[in-house]
Amino acid sequence: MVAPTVSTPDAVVIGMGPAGEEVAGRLADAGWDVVGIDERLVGGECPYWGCIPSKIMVRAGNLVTDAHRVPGSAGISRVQSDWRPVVRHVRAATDDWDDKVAVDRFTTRGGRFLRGTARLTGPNEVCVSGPDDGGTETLLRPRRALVLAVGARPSVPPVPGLAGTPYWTNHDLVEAAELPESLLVLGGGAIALELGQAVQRFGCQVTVLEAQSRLLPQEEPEAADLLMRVLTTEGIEIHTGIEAVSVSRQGGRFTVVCRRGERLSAERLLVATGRRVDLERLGASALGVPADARGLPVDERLRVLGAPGVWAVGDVTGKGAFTHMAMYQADVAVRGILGQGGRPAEYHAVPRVTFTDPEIGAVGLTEAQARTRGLAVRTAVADLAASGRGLVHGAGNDGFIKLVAADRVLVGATAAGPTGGEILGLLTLAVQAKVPLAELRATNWAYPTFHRVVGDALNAL
Ligand SMILES: Cc1cc2nc3c(=O)[nH]c(=O)nc-3n(C[C@H](O)[C@H](O)[C@H](O)COP(=O)(O)OP(=O)(O)OC[C@H]3O[C@@H](n4cnc5c(N)ncnc54)[C@H](O)[C@@H]3O)c2cc1C
Ligand SMILES: NC(=O)c1ccc[n+]([C@@H]2O[C@H](COP(=O)([O-])OP(=O)(O)OC[C@H]3O[C@@H](n4cnc5c(N)ncnc54)[C@H](O)[C@@H]3O)[C@@H](O)[C@H]2O)c1
Repeated sequence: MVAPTVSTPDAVVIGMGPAGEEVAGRLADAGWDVVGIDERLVGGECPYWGCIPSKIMVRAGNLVTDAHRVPGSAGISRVQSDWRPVVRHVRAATDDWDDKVAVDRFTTRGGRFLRGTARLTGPNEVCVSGPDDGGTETLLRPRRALVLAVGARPSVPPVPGLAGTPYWTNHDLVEAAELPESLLVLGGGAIALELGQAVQRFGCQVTVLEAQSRLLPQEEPEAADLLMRVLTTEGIEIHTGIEAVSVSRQGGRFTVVCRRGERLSAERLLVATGRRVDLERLGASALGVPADARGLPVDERLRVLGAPGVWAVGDVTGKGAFTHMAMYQADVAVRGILGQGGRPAEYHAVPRVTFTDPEIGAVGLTEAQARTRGLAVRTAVADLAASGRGLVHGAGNDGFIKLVAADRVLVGATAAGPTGGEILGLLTLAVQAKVPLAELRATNWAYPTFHRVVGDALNAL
């Protein structure tokens, strides 16, 4: 065994996804000696297996569906969908899963990059073992900051038989050169519905199995009802309140047997049952954090509780697994590390968009969450299809605006529709800035836009 190389840079950043890359790059910009470590690709989940490739697939599926909508609205269309251009687009966007550009971007800013797996071996000591370094390890003892940004990984449920099968996660689907003829999806959350709808639109028969009583259980029930209606109309088979009790694979087909006796079968099985933070693998016990914690506990400046000089950012904090959350937290942490002050992290207006068609954009509290907090809640729902813009839009105009108000401000909102994620912008600002309802009601919303339906919902509050 070769003795480890020891290094004492200013800062060490473990995990170079959106959160870590932002922190490491900005500390390097400030002239710090920064070592960024990643065992896979600089950029993390989002550009290579998450947001970007999945949205390329969603956009392609939306194009196919819009082309099908031409008859009855704008003439004749003959659509022959083809997955190959989608695969090419994904490969171009991910550089064929090569991060050279991202690594160069970081080192050009003055950072040092180490490819390898990092583990905490003390409250301020990181041991890195490289993929092909013949057993050599590097020990890093940062002098000014240790930043943990290791993200999360797919959470695979302990269904008997599942572990022994070649099930897919988002990585396998995103990297697949061809689509299967059929796909079972375990889970009815964001990954399941975005990817499931996209591939169904390219001719893959999709079956969704959601354990909870409705799709997107974290969001408003109206969103679940809308997606249930739209997705089943498109031919997706959806089972909710279902419990898989065994998984097997024979003759090139997966079979899932469920508690009530259903047997569902398909060529491939995608596991999309959430993501989990792996603190054991990171060695978080060196910081006094129990390995079974749901995330690294942080204060409003992203400092890990009870661990001076250590920050955590992104999915690993368990505050919302979104790229915009990773970037937001990274900004707060960098300002804290560099002593620049500014506002601490706030979580009352967290936006999220599920990029199905219709898109489900949501911010802040759902009605149920607001009621659980004991707020005196008022809600209103306005229909998008019945609006002037809905009439103009025609096919594909399904959607609604739901507002959740308390104490004369909005505490939450949902914008579902063809541009739900875009309308969400104004609602996010309203919730974030606690804009008085009176001010929102006095606003003149352009006609005929989808966002004007926010005005209808305000009038109905
Ligand atoms: C299919 C899919 C679609 C998504 N779509 C969206 C979307 O549209 N919008 C959105 O906002 N979010 C989306 N997300 C979520 C988004 O990708 C994540 O929230 C975001 O990537 C989190 O960034 P992060 O830096 O915290 O972690 P990650 O991106 O997971 O990066 C963590 C990095 O740490 C590295 N690492 C982990 N452990 C170690 C270790 N011990 N040693 C060295 N390196 C390590 C990993 O290799 C990885 O590169 C999607 C996710 C998925 C899976
Ligand atoms: N557009 C976006 O921003 C976007 C898109 C995809 C993913 N993401 C992020 O990635 C995270 C992971 O996505 P996801 O869809 O895997 O997780 P999710 O938490 O959104 O949904 C997982 C679903 O699986 C269900 N489930 C859990 N165990 C099950 C089982 N054994 N059988 C059937 N269903 C089961 C849950 O009830 C839940 O509805 C998301 O929470 C989100 O933060 C974001």
